Amino acid sequence: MSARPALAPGLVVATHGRHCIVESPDGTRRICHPRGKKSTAVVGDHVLWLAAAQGQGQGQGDDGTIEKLEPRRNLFYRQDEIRTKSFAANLDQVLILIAAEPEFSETQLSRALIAAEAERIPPIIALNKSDLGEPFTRAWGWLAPYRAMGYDMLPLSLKTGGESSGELAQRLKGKTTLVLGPSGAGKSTLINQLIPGALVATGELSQALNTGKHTTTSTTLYWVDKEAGTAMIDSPGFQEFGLHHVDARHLADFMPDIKRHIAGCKFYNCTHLHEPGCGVIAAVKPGDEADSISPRRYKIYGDLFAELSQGPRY
Ligand SMILES: Nc1nc2c(ncn2[C@@H]2O[C@H](COP(=O)(O)OP(=O)(O)OP(=O)(O)O)[C@@H](O)[C@H]2O)c(=O)[nH]1
Ligand SMILES: [Zn+2]
Repeated sequence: MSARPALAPGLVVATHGRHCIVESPDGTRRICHPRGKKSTAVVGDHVLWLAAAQGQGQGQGDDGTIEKLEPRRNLFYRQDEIRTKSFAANLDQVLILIAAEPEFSETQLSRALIAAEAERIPPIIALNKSDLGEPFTRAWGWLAPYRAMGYDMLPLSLKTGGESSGELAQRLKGKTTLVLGPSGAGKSTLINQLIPGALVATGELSQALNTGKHTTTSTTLYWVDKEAGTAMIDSPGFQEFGLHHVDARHLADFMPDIKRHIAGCKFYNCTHLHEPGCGVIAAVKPGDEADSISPRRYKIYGDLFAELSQGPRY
Protein backbone atom coordinates (compact mmCIF):
# COMPACT_ATOMS: atom_id res chain seq x y z
CA MET A 1 0.00 0.00 0.00
CA SER A 2 1.44 3.33 -0.96
CA ALA A 3 1.45 6.22 1.45
CA ARG A 4 -1.17 8.90 0.94
CA PRO A 5 0.36 11.70 -1.09
CA ALA A 6 1.05 14.79 0.96
CA LEU A 7 -0.83 18.03 0.51
CA ALA A 8 1.37 20.81 -0.79
CA PRO A 9 0.99 24.55 -0.24
CA GLY A 10 0.44 26.92 -3.13
CA LEU A 11 -0.83 30.31 -4.18
CA VAL A 12 -3.62 30.75 -6.73
CA VAL A 13 -2.19 33.06 -9.41
CA ALA A 14 -4.89 32.80 -12.06
CA THR A 15 -8.40 31.54 -12.51
CA HIS A 16 -10.10 30.57 -15.74
CA GLY A 17 -13.62 29.43 -15.10
CA ARG A 18 -13.34 26.55 -12.63
CA HIS A 19 -9.66 26.00 -13.26
CA CYS A 20 -6.89 27.62 -11.30
CA ILE A 21 -3.18 28.03 -11.79
CA VAL A 22 -1.50 27.23 -8.50
CA GLU A 23 2.08 28.37 -7.87
CA SER A 24 4.26 26.40 -5.46
CA PRO A 25 6.81 28.15 -3.24
CA ASP A 26 9.56 27.10 -5.69
CA GLY A 27 7.77 28.90 -8.51
CA THR A 28 6.39 25.85 -10.32
CA ARG A 29 2.93 26.41 -11.72
CA ARG A 30 0.24 23.80 -12.21
CA ILE A 31 -3.33 23.65 -13.36
CA CYS A 32 -5.61 22.56 -10.56
CA HIS A 33 -9.32 22.26 -10.20
CA PRO A 34 -11.23 22.52 -6.96
CA ARG A 35 -12.59 19.35 -5.43
CA GLY A 36 -16.35 19.22 -5.44
CA LYS A 37 -18.83 21.18 -7.49
CA LYS A 38 -18.31 24.63 -6.10
CA SER A 39 -15.50 26.71 -7.50
CA THR A 40 -14.43 28.82 -4.60
CA ALA A 41 -10.73 29.52 -4.99
CA VAL A 42 -9.83 33.00 -6.19
CA VAL A 43 -6.58 34.67 -7.14
CA GLY A 44 -4.55 35.43 -4.03
CA ASP A 45 -5.85 32.41 -2.13
CA HIS A 46 -3.39 30.25 -0.25
CA VAL A 47 -4.38 26.63 -0.81
CA LEU A 48 -3.32 23.07 -0.13
CA TRP A 49 -3.34 20.97 -3.27
CA LEU A 50 -2.88 17.34 -4.17
CA ALA A 51 -1.12 16.04 -7.27
CA ALA A 52 -3.31 14.01 -9.62
CA ALA A 53 -2.56 10.28 -9.52
CA GLN A 54 -0.75 8.86 -12.55
CA GLY A 55 -3.17 8.47 -15.40
CA GLN A 56 -5.82 10.57 -13.72
CA GLY A 57 -6.26 14.01 -15.05
CA GLN A 58 -2.67 14.38 -16.18
CA GLY A 59 -2.47 15.31 -19.80
CA GLN A 60 -6.04 16.52 -19.72
CA GLY A 61 -5.18 19.90 -18.34
CA ASP A 62 -5.52 18.95 -14.67
CA ASP A 63 -2.39 18.44 -12.66
CA GLY A 64 -4.03 18.43 -9.28
CA THR A 65 -6.95 19.21 -7.08
CA ILE A 66 -7.37 22.00 -4.57
CA GLU A 67 -8.16 20.30 -1.29
CA LYS A 68 -8.24 23.17 1.15
CA LEU A 69 -8.42 26.95 1.21
CA GLU A 70 -6.50 28.73 3.93
CA PRO A 71 -8.41 31.45 5.79
CA ARG A 72 -8.53 34.78 3.96
CA ARG A 73 -7.57 38.20 5.25
CA ASN A 74 -10.10 39.79 2.95
CA LEU A 75 -12.06 39.06 -0.19
CA PHE A 76 -12.68 41.76 -2.73
CA TYR A 77 -15.75 41.01 -4.72
CA ARG A 78 -18.42 42.42 -6.83
CA GLN A 79 -21.85 40.95 -6.81
CA ASP A 80 -24.47 41.51 -9.40
CA GLU A 81 -28.11 40.60 -9.15
CA ILE A 82 -27.64 37.04 -10.24
CA ARG A 83 -24.11 35.85 -9.72
CA THR A 84 -21.52 36.66 -7.15
CA LYS A 85 -18.11 37.18 -8.63
CA SER A 86 -15.04 37.31 -6.53
CA PHE A 87 -12.13 39.31 -7.74
CA ALA A 88 -9.33 38.36 -5.43
CA ALA A 89 -8.35 37.56 -1.85
CA ASN A 90 -5.65 38.67 0.59
CA LEU A 91 -5.12 42.11 -0.87
CA ASP A 92 -3.06 44.89 0.65
CA GLN A 93 -4.59 47.60 -1.51
CA VAL A 94 -6.66 48.40 -4.57
CA LEU A 95 -5.32 50.69 -7.30
CA ILE A 96 -8.11 52.40 -9.18
CA LEU A 97 -6.62 53.55 -12.46
CA ILE A 98 -8.61 56.18 -14.33
CA ALA A 99 -7.49 58.71 -16.92
CA ALA A 100 -8.12 62.23 -18.11
CA GLU A 101 -9.40 60.59 -21.30
CA PRO A 102 -11.59 58.72 -21.92
CA GLU A 103 -13.77 60.42 -19.34
CA PHE A 104 -14.31 58.17 -16.33
CA SER A 105 -17.61 57.41 -14.68
CA GLU A 106 -17.83 58.90 -11.21
CA THR A 107 -20.41 56.28 -10.32
CA GLN A 108 -17.98 53.48 -11.21
CA LEU A 109 -15.26 55.18 -9.21
CA SER A 110 -17.57 55.47 -6.22
CA ARG A 111 -18.65 51.85 -6.53
CA ALA A 112 -15.04 50.66 -6.55
CA LEU A 113 -14.25 52.80 -3.50
CA ILE A 114 -17.31 51.50 -1.63
CA ALA A 115 -16.33 47.91 -2.40
CA ALA A 116 -12.85 48.59 -1.02
CA GLU A 117 -14.21 50.34 2.10
CA ALA A 118 -16.63 47.47 2.74
CA GLU A 119 -13.65 45.08 2.97
CA ARG A 120 -11.39 47.64 4.68
CA ILE A 121 -8.86 47.51 1.85
CA PRO A 122 -7.05 50.84 1.34
CA PRO A 123 -7.60 52.28 -2.15
CA ILE A 124 -5.23 54.40 -4.22
CA ILE A 125 -6.68 56.52 -7.02
CA ALA A 126 -4.31 57.14 -9.93
CA LEU A 127 -5.27 59.63 -12.63
CA ASN A 128 -3.33 58.82 -15.79
CA LYS A 129 -2.44 60.91 -18.85
CA SER A 130 -1.26 64.04 -17.04
CA ASP A 131 0.57 64.89 -20.28
CA LEU A 132 -2.79 65.81 -21.86
CA GLY A 133 -2.92 69.21 -20.17
CA GLU A 134 -6.41 70.73 -20.17
CA PRO A 135 -8.46 67.49 -19.97
CA PHE A 136 -6.21 66.37 -17.14
CA THR A 137 -6.67 69.62 -15.21
CA ARG A 138 -10.42 69.29 -15.58
CA ALA A 139 -10.47 65.65 -14.44
CA TRP A 140 -8.17 66.45 -11.50
CA GLY A 141 -10.61 69.20 -10.51
CA TRP A 142 -13.52 66.78 -10.66
CA LEU A 143 -11.72 64.58 -8.19
CA ALA A 144 -11.49 67.33 -5.54
CA PRO A 145 -14.21 65.75 -3.35
CA TYR A 146 -12.23 62.50 -3.26
CA ARG A 147 -9.07 64.28 -2.14
CA ALA A 148 -11.13 66.02 0.55
CA MET A 149 -12.30 62.58 1.71
CA GLY A 150 -8.66 61.75 2.31
CA TYR A 151 -8.11 59.27 -0.50
CA ASP A 152 -4.54 58.81 -1.66
CA MET A 153 -4.46 60.26 -5.16
CA LEU A 154 -1.64 60.23 -7.67
CA PRO A 155 -1.20 61.95 -11.03
CA LEU A 156 0.43 59.68 -13.60
CA SER A 157 1.74 59.79 -17.12
CA LEU A 158 2.42 56.18 -17.94
CA LYS A 159 3.28 56.96 -21.52
CA THR A 160 5.89 59.60 -20.87
CA GLY A 161 7.19 58.27 -17.55
CA GLY A 162 8.29 60.99 -15.17
CA GLU A 163 8.71 61.02 -11.43
CA SER A 164 5.14 60.06 -10.62
CA SER A 165 5.89 56.53 -11.84
CA GLY A 166 8.53 56.35 -9.12
CA GLU A 167 5.95 57.40 -6.54
CA LEU A 168 3.62 54.69 -7.73
CA ALA A 169 6.40 52.09 -7.55
CA GLN A 170 7.03 53.15 -3.94
CA ARG A 171 3.42 52.54 -3.05
CA LEU A 172 3.34 49.15 -4.74
CA LYS A 173 6.55 47.82 -3.19
CA GLY A 174 6.13 44.70 -1.04
CA LYS A 175 2.38 44.70 -1.45
CA THR A 176 -0.28 42.80 -3.33
CA THR A 177 -2.30 45.32 -5.31
CA LEU A 178 -5.48 44.72 -7.27
CA VAL A 179 -5.64 47.03 -10.30
CA LEU A 180 -9.06 48.13 -11.46
CA GLY A 181 -9.82 50.52 -14.23
CA PRO A 182 -12.09 51.25 -17.13
CA SER A 183 -11.06 50.37 -20.64
CA GLY A 184 -8.60 52.84 -22.13
CA ALA A 185 -7.26 54.22 -18.85
CA GLY A 186 -3.88 52.53 -19.32
CA LYS A 187 -4.06 49.28 -17.39
CA SER A 188 -2.25 47.26 -20.08
CA THR A 189 0.37 50.01 -20.37
CA LEU A 190 0.96 49.84 -16.61
CA ILE A 191 1.18 46.05 -16.42
CA ASN A 192 3.52 45.97 -19.42
CA GLN A 193 5.79 48.55 -17.82
CA LEU A 194 5.93 46.80 -14.47
CA ILE A 195 6.16 43.25 -15.78
CA PRO A 196 7.46 43.24 -19.38
CA GLY A 197 6.07 40.35 -21.37
CA ALA A 198 3.47 39.40 -18.78
CA LEU A 199 0.40 39.99 -20.89
CA VAL A 200 1.80 37.98 -23.79
CA ALA A 201 2.57 35.09 -21.44
CA THR A 202 -0.93 35.27 -20.01
CA GLY A 203 -2.44 35.13 -23.46
CA GLU A 204 -0.50 31.96 -24.21
CA LEU A 205 -1.47 30.41 -20.89
CA SER A 206 -5.08 31.26 -21.46
CA GLN A 207 -5.00 29.69 -24.86
CA ALA A 208 -3.54 26.49 -23.52
CA LEU A 209 -6.29 26.32 -20.94
CA ASN A 210 -9.20 27.55 -22.85
CA THR A 211 -8.71 27.28 -26.56
CA GLY A 212 -10.48 29.94 -28.49
CA LYS A 213 -11.92 31.79 -25.55
CA HIS A 214 -11.21 35.44 -24.97
CA THR A 215 -8.22 35.87 -22.74
CA THR A 216 -9.34 38.86 -20.74
CA THR A 217 -12.10 37.16 -18.76
CA SER A 218 -9.67 35.92 -16.16
CA THR A 219 -8.03 37.41 -13.12
CA THR A 220 -4.25 37.04 -12.94
CA LEU A 221 -1.54 37.71 -10.38
CA TYR A 222 1.82 38.96 -11.68
CA TRP A 223 4.98 39.17 -9.66
CA VAL A 224 6.67 42.52 -10.05
CA ASP A 225 9.35 41.43 -7.60
CA LYS A 226 8.72 38.10 -5.97
CA GLU A 227 11.51 38.42 -3.41
CA ALA A 228 10.17 41.75 -2.23
CA GLY A 229 6.62 40.37 -2.26
CA THR A 230 5.42 42.89 -4.85
CA ALA A 231 2.49 41.57 -6.85
CA MET A 232 -0.14 43.05 -9.11
CA ILE A 233 -3.51 41.45 -9.72
CA ASP A 234 -5.23 42.34 -12.96
CA SER A 235 -8.93 41.80 -13.18
CA PRO A 236 -11.26 42.83 -15.95
CA GLY A 237 -14.80 44.08 -15.51
CA PHE A 238 -14.77 47.57 -13.99
CA GLN A 239 -18.01 48.23 -15.84
CA GLU A 240 -20.11 45.54 -14.24
CA PHE A 241 -19.55 46.60 -10.67
CA GLY A 242 -22.61 45.49 -8.72
CA LEU A 243 -22.63 46.03 -4.99
CA HIS A 244 -25.48 43.82 -3.92
CA HIS A 245 -23.53 42.39 -1.03
CA VAL A 246 -23.60 45.83 0.61
CA ASP A 247 -26.61 46.53 2.82
CA ALA A 248 -28.29 49.84 1.85
CA ARG A 249 -28.46 50.80 5.52
CA HIS A 250 -24.68 50.60 5.77
CA LEU A 251 -23.95 52.37 2.51
CA ALA A 252 -23.28 55.72 4.19
CA ASP A 253 -20.60 54.10 6.36
CA PHE A 254 -18.61 53.35 3.21
CA MET A 255 -18.82 56.89 1.80
CA PRO A 256 -16.51 59.05 3.97
CA ASP A 257 -17.97 62.41 2.89
CA ILE A 258 -21.45 61.27 3.89
CA LYS A 259 -20.40 59.33 6.96
CA ARG A 260 -18.90 62.34 8.68
CA HIS A 261 -22.27 64.12 8.77
CA ILE A 262 -24.34 61.24 10.15
CA ALA A 263 -23.78 62.39 13.72
CA GLY A 264 -25.84 65.49 12.85
CA CYS A 265 -28.97 63.49 11.98
CA LYS A 266 -31.98 63.75 14.26
CA PHE A 267 -33.09 60.15 13.77
CA TYR A 268 -30.71 57.32 14.59
CA ASN A 269 -32.09 55.29 11.66
CA CYS A 270 -32.02 58.19 9.20
CA THR A 271 -31.66 57.08 5.58
CA HIS A 272 -30.53 60.62 4.60
CA LEU A 273 -33.01 60.64 1.75
CA HIS A 274 -35.93 62.75 3.01
CA GLU A 275 -35.91 62.93 6.82
CA PRO A 276 -36.24 66.26 8.62
CA GLY A 277 -33.20 67.24 10.67
CA CYS A 278 -30.82 65.22 8.47
CA GLY A 279 -27.18 66.27 8.89
CA VAL A 280 -26.26 64.76 5.54
CA ILE A 281 -28.88 66.63 3.51
CA ALA A 282 -27.88 69.86 5.28
CA ALA A 283 -24.27 69.36 4.15
CA VAL A 284 -25.00 68.92 0.43
CA LYS A 285 -23.60 72.03 -1.25
CA PRO A 286 -22.12 72.84 -4.63
CA GLY A 287 -18.60 74.22 -4.65
CA ASP A 288 -15.40 73.02 -3.12
CA GLU A 289 -15.98 73.60 0.57
CA ALA A 290 -13.87 70.94 2.21
CA ASP A 291 -16.50 69.70 4.61
CA SER A 292 -19.50 69.70 2.26
CA ILE A 293 -20.99 66.85 0.25
CA SER A 294 -20.97 67.43 -3.50
CA PRO A 295 -24.40 67.15 -5.15
CA ARG A 296 -22.94 64.55 -7.52
CA ARG A 297 -21.87 62.35 -4.64
CA TYR A 298 -25.20 62.76 -2.90
CA LYS A 299 -26.96 61.69 -6.09
CA ILE A 300 -24.71 58.61 -6.31
CA TYR A 301 -25.65 57.81 -2.72
CA GLY A 302 -29.38 58.10 -3.50
CA ASP A 303 -29.13 56.01 -6.66
CA LEU A 304 -27.11 53.29 -4.95
CA PHE A 305 -29.43 53.30 -1.94
CA ALA A 306 -32.39 52.67 -4.26
CA GLU A 307 -30.50 49.98 -6.14
CA LEU A 308 -29.39 48.18 -2.99
CA SER A 309 -32.84 48.40 -1.40
CA GLN A 310 -34.44 46.53 -4.26
CA GLY A 311 -32.93 43.23 -3.31
CA PRO A 312 -32.07 40.63 -5.88
CA ARG A 313 -34.21 40.44 -8.99
CA TYR A 314 -34.33 37.09 -10.71
N1 LIG B 1 -1.52 60.53 -23.57
C1 LIG B 1 -1.36 59.42 -22.89
N2 LIG B 1 -1.81 58.25 -23.38
C2 LIG B 1 -1.63 57.15 -22.66
C3 LIG B 1 -0.98 57.15 -21.41
N3 LIG B 1 -0.97 55.90 -20.92
C4 LIG B 1 -1.59 55.12 -21.84
N4 LIG B 1 -2.00 55.87 -22.90
C5 LIG B 1 -2.69 55.43 -24.12
O1 LIG B 1 -4.04 55.13 -23.81
C6 LIG B 1 -4.51 54.05 -24.62
C7 LIG B 1 -5.11 52.98 -23.74
O2 LIG B 1 -4.08 52.38 -22.98
P1 LIG B 1 -4.13 50.85 -22.55
O3 LIG B 1 -2.98 50.58 -21.67
O4 LIG B 1 -4.31 49.98 -23.74
O5 LIG B 1 -5.48 50.88 -21.73
P2 LIG B 1 -6.27 49.73 -21.00
O6 LIG B 1 -6.78 50.32 -19.76
O7 LIG B 1 -5.47 48.51 -20.90
O8 LIG B 1 -7.47 49.55 -22.00
P3 LIG B 1 -8.11 48.20 -22.51
O9 LIG B 1 -7.01 47.49 -23.23
O10 LIG B 1 -9.20 48.69 -23.41
O11 LIG B 1 -8.60 47.50 -21.29
C8 LIG B 1 -3.32 53.58 -25.42
O12 LIG B 1 -3.41 54.15 -26.71
C9 LIG B 1 -2.13 54.13 -24.67
O13 LIG B 1 -1.04 54.37 -25.49
C10 LIG B 1 -0.49 58.41 -20.92
O14 LIG B 1 0.10 58.53 -19.84
N5 LIG B 1 -0.72 59.50 -21.69
ZN1 LIG C 1 -29.56 61.79 7.82
